Amino acid sequence: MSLYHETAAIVTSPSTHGGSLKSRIYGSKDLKSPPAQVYALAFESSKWSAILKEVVESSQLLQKERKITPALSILLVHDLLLAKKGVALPASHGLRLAVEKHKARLQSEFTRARIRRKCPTVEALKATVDAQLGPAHPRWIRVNTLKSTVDEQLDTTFKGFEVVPTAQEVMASALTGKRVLCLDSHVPNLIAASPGVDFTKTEAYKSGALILQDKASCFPAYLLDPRPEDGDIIDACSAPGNKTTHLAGILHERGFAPNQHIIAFEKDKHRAKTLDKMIRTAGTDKHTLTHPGRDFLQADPHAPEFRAVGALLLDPSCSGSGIVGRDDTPEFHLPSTTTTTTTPDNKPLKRKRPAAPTPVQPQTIMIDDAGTETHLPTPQALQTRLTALATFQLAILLHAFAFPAAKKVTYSTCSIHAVENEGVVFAALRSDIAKQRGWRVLGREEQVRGMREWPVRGDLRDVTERDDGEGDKVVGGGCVRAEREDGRGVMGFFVVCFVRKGDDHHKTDDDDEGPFVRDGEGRIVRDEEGIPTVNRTGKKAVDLEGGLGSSGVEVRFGEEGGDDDNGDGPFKRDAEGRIVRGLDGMPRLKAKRASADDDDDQGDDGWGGFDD
Ligand SMILES: C[S@@+](CC[C@H](N)C(=O)[O-])C[C@H]1O[C@@H](n2cnc3c(N)ncnc32)[C@H](O)[C@@H]1O
Repeated sequence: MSLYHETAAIVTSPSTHGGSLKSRIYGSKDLKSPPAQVYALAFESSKWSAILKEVVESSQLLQKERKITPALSILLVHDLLLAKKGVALPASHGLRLAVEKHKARLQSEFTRARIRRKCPTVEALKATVDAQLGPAHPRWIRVNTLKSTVDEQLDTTFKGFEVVPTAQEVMASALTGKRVLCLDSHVPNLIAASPGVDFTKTEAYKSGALILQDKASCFPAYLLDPRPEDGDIIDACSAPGNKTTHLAGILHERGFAPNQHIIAFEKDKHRAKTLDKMIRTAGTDKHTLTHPGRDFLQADPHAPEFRAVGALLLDPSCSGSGIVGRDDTPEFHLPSTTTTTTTPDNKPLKRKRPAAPTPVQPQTIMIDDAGTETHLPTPQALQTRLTALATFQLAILLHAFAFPAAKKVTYSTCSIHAVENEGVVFAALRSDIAKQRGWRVLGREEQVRGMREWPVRGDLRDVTERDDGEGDKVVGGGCVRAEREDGRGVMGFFVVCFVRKGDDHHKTDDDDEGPFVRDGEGRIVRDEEGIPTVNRTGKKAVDLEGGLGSSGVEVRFGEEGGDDDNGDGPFKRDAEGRIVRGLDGMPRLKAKRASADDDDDQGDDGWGGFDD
């Protein structure tokens, strides 16, 4: 069967058979033609089919060529008039001959259709057709600070791009074909570039200096606001690694603390290989401890390896309902088969062909992490699936709440459904562990600047179990949403940050910089021995020369005002409740064999408190 017959069968198959256009093509075992070619022909022809339907009908192609079906007519006329190489069949093939015979007539009907739409050129008509697909999303590109800088990329990869002030102007460039970009005003090191440009061929992309990542997908790592003093950071559901590498990029700019790591879990071994490749390409492998094939829910929060985990990023599997560009194939319009023609004596004759198959209808599709789509035929089926996902997502969140030294946790999904988002947040806040450990939602006013200024917040309309009090408003304001159709050019997304009581480094703008003196770029300033200086007192954090108790030295552990000294921290204490420290001033961990004067034990597990 030819490419055209196979594609015609796909575009006219009933909508109940197997999900979106892409999944039906890539999931088909019977295709002889390359799936990518079938998809491109089906997608492009669908896009043009409203116009081509007019062309076919007014040229009476179907009446003149009986072996061409309505679906074949759209596909063949598309390639004849719009494909660079014309009809992809041998010159002597019957179908090709049948359509090429009518080229002049088809071409003139196409020109009429263009003029009816007031388009002076085919290019202008193309732009109109593309615009009907909905607003084009910008190409969101994150500059990986481990490998490059925004300035360097503007001078190289983006040389020749015009810098415009807003993402809306970047989206509008889809119609003009201009190459423009804008520097995002919410997420640092993020660029929005013209939609049509393919960056995957650039050296910067191949070397890991540029990472293609939707703006909303950059929110979790930025909102978590990882800092050297946070200790280790867990990324619980990491593949393919966009957020893992983003965490590393932020920490690289701030200066990783000695022995500070990102601990990346990924349950799926196959996807863990993709993660591995991504962190190596991005140059973050030396800062990342990966756990390929390891289930985060099976990790013991009290295990020594997680003792220093101060922050967790949770981006678990979800319905994928916010993802852009997977199930938005335009409708395939078929030309009418009923027409008025004439008998030999010039009397009008009505001819009828069998009714055309029903065009493919949009349907509810759920996309898993691997991109596999499941067709959910009824609202009940959708509800059942969402409830199962929300149960799993809540389990991940409550598990994260149990890590002893954890002070902040972000939870995110690329779902638009409240049951997976605000619903999980309220259920988590009602949990025993949240109440016992004092977990709360980080309010909007406490968030990093870009997230505080992002206007789209939580949507509580579909959350049933809440009391509508002031507290709920704070939670709603703390939740961050992104809407895929609101003109901001982002995917549908949700993120929230939980913090524990006593975690006060988020509280004021002064504290935004953390407890240590930083330079203009936010990096901790250290002396030649690598020792930072405490912001408020101006004293060195630890004086290795002078030893414990020398004047002018302040020994600090954990976050300023944190609750490590309040009874439930991970450190060993003496009979009077004071933290036991070694000669170097570092506190001793509870689970360790060592005593305060057993200096050697500092290196046993590579962590002796927050030494940065
Ligand atoms: C939405 S994707 C994560 C995307 C990733 N954070 C990124 O930005 O590139 C969810 C991932 O979590 C993994 N996953 C699901 N359940 C998990 C679990 N219990 N432990 C570890 N990984 C899990 C899935 O295999 C999938 O790769």
